[in-house]
Amino acid sequence: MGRHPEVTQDARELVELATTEEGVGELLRRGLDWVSRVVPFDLATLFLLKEGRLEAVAARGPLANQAVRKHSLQLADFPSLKQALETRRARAFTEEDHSHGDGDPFDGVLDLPAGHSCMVVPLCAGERCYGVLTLDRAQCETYAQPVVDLVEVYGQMLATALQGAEQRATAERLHRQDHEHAKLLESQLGGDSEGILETSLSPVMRDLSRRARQVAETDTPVLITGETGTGKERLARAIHRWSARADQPFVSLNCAAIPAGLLESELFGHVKGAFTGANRDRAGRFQMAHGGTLLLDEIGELPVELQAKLLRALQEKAFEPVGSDKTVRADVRILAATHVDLHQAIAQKRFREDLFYRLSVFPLRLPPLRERREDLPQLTVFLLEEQAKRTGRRGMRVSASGLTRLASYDWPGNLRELANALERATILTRGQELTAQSFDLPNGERAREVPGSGAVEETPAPLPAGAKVPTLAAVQREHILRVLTLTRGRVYGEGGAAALLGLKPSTLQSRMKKLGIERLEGFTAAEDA
Ligand SMILES: Nc1ncnc2c1ncn2[C@@H]1O[C@H](COP(=O)(O)OP(=O)(O)OP(=O)(O)O)[C@@H](O)[C@H]1O
Repeated sequence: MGRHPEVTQDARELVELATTEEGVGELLRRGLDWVSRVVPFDLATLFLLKEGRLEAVAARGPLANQAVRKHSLQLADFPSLKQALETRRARAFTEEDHSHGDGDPFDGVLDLPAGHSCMVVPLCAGERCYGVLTLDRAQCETYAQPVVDLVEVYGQMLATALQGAEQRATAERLHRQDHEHAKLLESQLGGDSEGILETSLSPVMRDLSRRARQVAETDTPVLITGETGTGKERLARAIHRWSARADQPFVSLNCAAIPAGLLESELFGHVKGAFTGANRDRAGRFQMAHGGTLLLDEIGELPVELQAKLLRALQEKAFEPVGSDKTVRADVRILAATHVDLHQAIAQKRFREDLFYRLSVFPLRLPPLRERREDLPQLTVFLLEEQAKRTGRRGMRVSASGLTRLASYDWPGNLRELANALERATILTRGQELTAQSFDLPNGERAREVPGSGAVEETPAPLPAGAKVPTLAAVQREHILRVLTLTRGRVYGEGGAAALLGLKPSTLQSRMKKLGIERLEGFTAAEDA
């Protein structure tokens, strides 16, 4: 091997090739270059195994021609090739071997002289065998064993590189499918994907949507707070869609989902060699979101060490990828979301105050579902429709008793918990109507006492000392109004307010009159009984 000073360098390159991003074509081309320097041949052919056939994919040497490059053979017809793959050992053959076993693999394609020598090298890595490399010489001199051993190692390296390329191609395909799936879902959801924000019956939600629309038009950072599952990410997407950046990317990063050590590179990217395994330059979320919007979800989980870098990126719209001293500029609108109290995190020195002020120029607090129960009827319609687009179970609806059951629960997991409860109930129900019995919500202390719901009656909390005692009429008025909101103003029929309150409709109407409840604002007196 002393005759080949480039060998070490070539071997090093080949190992590198096995872990980098080269395509299969480049891999094979460089691989054949390398083998031509360590072993003499008149024809080197790479065959890949496809459904029991070996198909030539590349050829090199004075005897290589179009016919060779298009050649393919049935593996079963060539025991010596089969054996090389089964034993995973390279082997040199003589004319003797061919005459006793299989014919020459190139019979009918090339006229190799009688007694020529050849070598078969399996390309196997891990569980897989990808094909074989064959080397042919017109001379009758058999390949020496040390050369065979060396080329065998070469075959293993090449197979490892092929395996890497195959895995990368699979990952890329899955990534593309994922992306297409997300786009499809988005287009199926159409313009309604904000969910009910602007049509909410809750004054708090309507005000929040109005302010969100206003701030969407600017580049001001927005801090969205709210309990888990209240729809923070959905609101962030809505702000992006309502903004002038709508046609640009919306990128999100959940700071709690990525290990702290990887967050800096995820956010700002890295350059090749920045750390072990960084085989190439990689853009971070900031660069990916260039021109668009970046949502930093669970911002409270961002390690303090990274907060200074984020602050600078926000102020100067510039940062350095990990391992690089070159400044990168990115024009990104930042939205941040959190369900933790950042003031407390600041007091505990887990969150920088300057970053907090930078991010919370425009705070938006999403109310928990229990503070907007009046939205339950239209939320269930919306969520069941969304669910139907995914599952195909169309026409599902929640009955009046079902709605009462939903309204009696406090929803600690908010909209996400509601969406899950609806999906679970749909799976367990044969027909199209979800009733109180369809929902397996925990009773316990969160359940409220609702007439006819079967929930355990609890002793109400005592009124605070000195509090003004509301009159019975005021309490009745408020309760009737609440139930009317739930039924969207409907008094009569199953699911109407009278049925829910356990009254005759005429009794309820006269009581409404007495209490000064005429019609419900926001409803078009929807009496469809
Ligand atoms: N305005 C809305 N209308 C209808 N459904 C909504 C709305 N907002 C959120 N949802 C539904 O509620 C669920 C939770 O939404 P999202 O992921 O946006 O909440 P989140 O507050 O970001 O949650 P987390 O705090 O866990 O990150 C999703 O299934 C979403 O479809």
